[in-house]
Amino acid sequence: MASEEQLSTIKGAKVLMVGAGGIGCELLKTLALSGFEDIHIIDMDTIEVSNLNRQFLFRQKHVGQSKAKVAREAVLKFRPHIKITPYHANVKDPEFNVDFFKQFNVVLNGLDNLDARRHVNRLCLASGVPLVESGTTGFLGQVTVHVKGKTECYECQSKPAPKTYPVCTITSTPSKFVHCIVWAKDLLFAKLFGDKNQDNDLNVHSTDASSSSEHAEDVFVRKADEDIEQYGRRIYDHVFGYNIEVALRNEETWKSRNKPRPLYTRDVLPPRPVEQNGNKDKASTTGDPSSVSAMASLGLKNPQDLWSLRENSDIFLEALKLFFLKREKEIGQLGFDKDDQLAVEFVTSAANIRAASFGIPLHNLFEAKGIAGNIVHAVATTNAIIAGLIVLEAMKVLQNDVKSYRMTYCLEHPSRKMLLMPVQPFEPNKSCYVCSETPLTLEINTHRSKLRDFVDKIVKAKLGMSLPLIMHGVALLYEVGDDLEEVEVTNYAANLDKVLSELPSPVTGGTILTVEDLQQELKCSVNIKHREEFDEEKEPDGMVLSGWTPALATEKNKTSDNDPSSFNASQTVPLEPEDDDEIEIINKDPAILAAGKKRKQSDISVAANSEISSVTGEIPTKSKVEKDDSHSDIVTVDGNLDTNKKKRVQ
Ligand SMILES: Nc1ncnc2c1ncn2[C@@H]1O[C@H](COP(=O)(O)OP(=O)(O)OP(=O)(O)O)[C@@H](O)[C@H]1O
Ligand SMILES: [Zn+2]
Repeated sequence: MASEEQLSTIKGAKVLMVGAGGIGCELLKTLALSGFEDIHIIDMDTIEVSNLNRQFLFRQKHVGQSKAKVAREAVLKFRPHIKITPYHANVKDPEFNVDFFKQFNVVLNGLDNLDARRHVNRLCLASGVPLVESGTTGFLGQVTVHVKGKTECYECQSKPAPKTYPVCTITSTPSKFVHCIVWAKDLLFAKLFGDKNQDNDLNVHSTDASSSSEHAEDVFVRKADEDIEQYGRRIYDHVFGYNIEVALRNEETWKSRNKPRPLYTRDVLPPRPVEQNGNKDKASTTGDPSSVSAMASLGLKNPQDLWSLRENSDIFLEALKLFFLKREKEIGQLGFDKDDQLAVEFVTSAANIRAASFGIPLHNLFEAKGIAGNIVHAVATTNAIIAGLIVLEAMKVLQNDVKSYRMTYCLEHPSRKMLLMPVQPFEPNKSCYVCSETPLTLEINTHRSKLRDFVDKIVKAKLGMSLPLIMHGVALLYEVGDDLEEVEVTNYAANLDKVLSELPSPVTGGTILTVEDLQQELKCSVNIKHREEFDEEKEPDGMVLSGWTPALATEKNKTSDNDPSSFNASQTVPLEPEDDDEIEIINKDPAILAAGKKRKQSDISVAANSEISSVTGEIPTKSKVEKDDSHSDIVTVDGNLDTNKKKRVQ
C-alpha cells in the first residue's frame, strides 16, 4: 500500500511512457491503477493480430489502429477521470526534443529495440529527467533505473552487437544448427531469391583455388531451357554435393572435425518422375502468393513433425519450384521474412539437409522458424511482473529515494527460492561517452575510408546518432537538417564521397573530430588514429571504435572462442550473492548469441540492450537443447569483472 505521501507524489507526477506493446499495456494499466493521473504515451505502431494474445488492452476490432490511442481508450474505461495523452509517432521524431522531455518527472520505457532505447536515454540525460528502462524475453526480464549523475546511464555499459558468426563457420564448418540456418537464410535463400548484386559468399572456401570457380560459374542462374525440377536438382547437387566435395579436399580443415557427407539427389530421392513436366502447374495454391506452401503441396501438415532427409529434400525442391511458379515476380528482391511460409519452408529444409550432411541434429519447422526469426515467445506474466517493478522504481525516483533504487532481474529459475533478483545500481561510468565527456578513439585508414563510411558505420550505426553534425576544428564537414542551403547540401554530399585525408579540412592520424547530434544534444570527440590494415573477418567495418567502456572482455568472460563479437560483461552484482548454482543461459537473439554458456547464477546480469522483445531485447532463456545457441543479446554476465572498482550508489 502506498503511503499518503507516496499517493500525493504519484497524483502530481507527469509521466512519459514510450512503447505501448507487451510491457507498455501492462504498464499503463498498472500506472492507472496505482493512482497516476497524467500519463503521456508514445508508440509508433498499429495493432496486429499477433499482439492480441498478450497486449490485453487490444481486441480484434482494434487491429490496424494506433496502439497508443487504443491503449488510452481501454484504460479510460476503468479510470475515466485520469488524463492520458497518446502520440501515434516515433519517439525519434523531432517534436520529441529536449524541451518536450523536460515537462516530465520520469520516463518509462517499454521498447523493443536498442536504437530507440539509446535515443530516449540521451534525451533523458539532456533534459535531466530520470529514466526507468525495462525489457523482457520469454521468462526473463529486467528493470533498470537511470538517473543523471546518480546511476549509470543506459549506455554506460556497451551493449553486445548483434551476434555474428565467422564467415568460414557458416560457409564451411558449421557445428550447430543455427549455423545451418544462417547459411540457408543469408546465403542460399539470398542467392536464389534475393538481390543478385549483393555480395554473397556461398561457395566453399578451399585451399585448392582451381577447384570451384569454373563449376560455380553462374550455377545459381536458371538456364533458358531448364525445367524447374531439373534446376532444383542441379542446385541441390551443387550446394549439398559438389560444394561439400570441394570442401573435403582441404584436409587440414577436417583434421579435428567430423567430415561432412556430400549429398546428391540421386542418393536421397527416387529418380525424377517421367511425368514431371506435366506436373509443372499443378502446385496447389490459391491466387494469394502468401498462401503458397510446399508443405501443403506435399501433404505435410504438422510444423512440429521432424522431417526425414528425404522429406526435407522434397520440401526443398517443392519450395524452390513454387517460388518460380507462383512468385516469380518477387524473385530478385526477396528478403527472408519469418512470416513468409514458403521462405520458412525453404530455409528449414535447406538448413536440415546441410545439418544432415554435417552430422548435426535436424529440427522441425517450428523450431527452425524460431531460430531463423530470432523468436522468443513472449510470456504475458513476465511483462506484468516487469510492469509492476517499473512502477515501484518510478515511485522511488519520484520521491528521490536514491538509496532504495534497485535494478531487478526476473529469472526463469528461482535462486534461493527467489525469482526476482534485486541489484543495487552503480554510479555513472566515468568513461561513458554518452553521460561523461570522455573522447572516443577511432582506428581507421584515413587514405582509404570515405567520410560516408565514417558516417554510416560509426556515427549512425555505433553512436546511434540520427541528426549528426561533424566538425574538424571550426570546419563543418557534414550536417543534416531540413534548413540547409542548397550549396551546403551539395558540399556535404561531395564530402561524403571523399576519403578522409582528402577532405577540405583533411582528417589524418591525430585529428580530433567533434560529432554532435542536435536532437539528442549529445556531443563527443573522436580521436582519429590512422591504421593501414584491418582483419577482414574480425574487423569487417575496416575501422575500430573504442574508448567508452572498460576493457572487460577477458578470457574468462569470453563467450565462445570463435566468437568475434563476444559480449562485454556488465557489472551488476546481486545484493546478496547467491550460491553458485549453475544455470544455463541462452539468448534468443542473434545479437546475444554470445552469452549462451553456462553461467554462475551469481554472475548474471541482464543488460537492457537489444533488439529483441518488448524489453531490452534481452532474452536469456534456459534451454536443454543447444546449450551454446543463444540467439539474443540481452544477457551479460559478470565473469571476473572488476566489480569492486565500481561504486554502487550510496
Ligand atoms: N522508435 C519508436 N518509437 C515509438 N514506439 C516504438 C519505437 N520503437 C518501438 N516502439 C514500440 O515499442 C513497442 C514494443 O512492444 P513489444 O516488444 O511488445 O513489440 P510488439 O511489436 O508489440 O510485439 P512483437 O514484436 O512481439 O510482435 C511496440 O509497440 C513498438 O511500436
Ligand atoms: Zn553513461
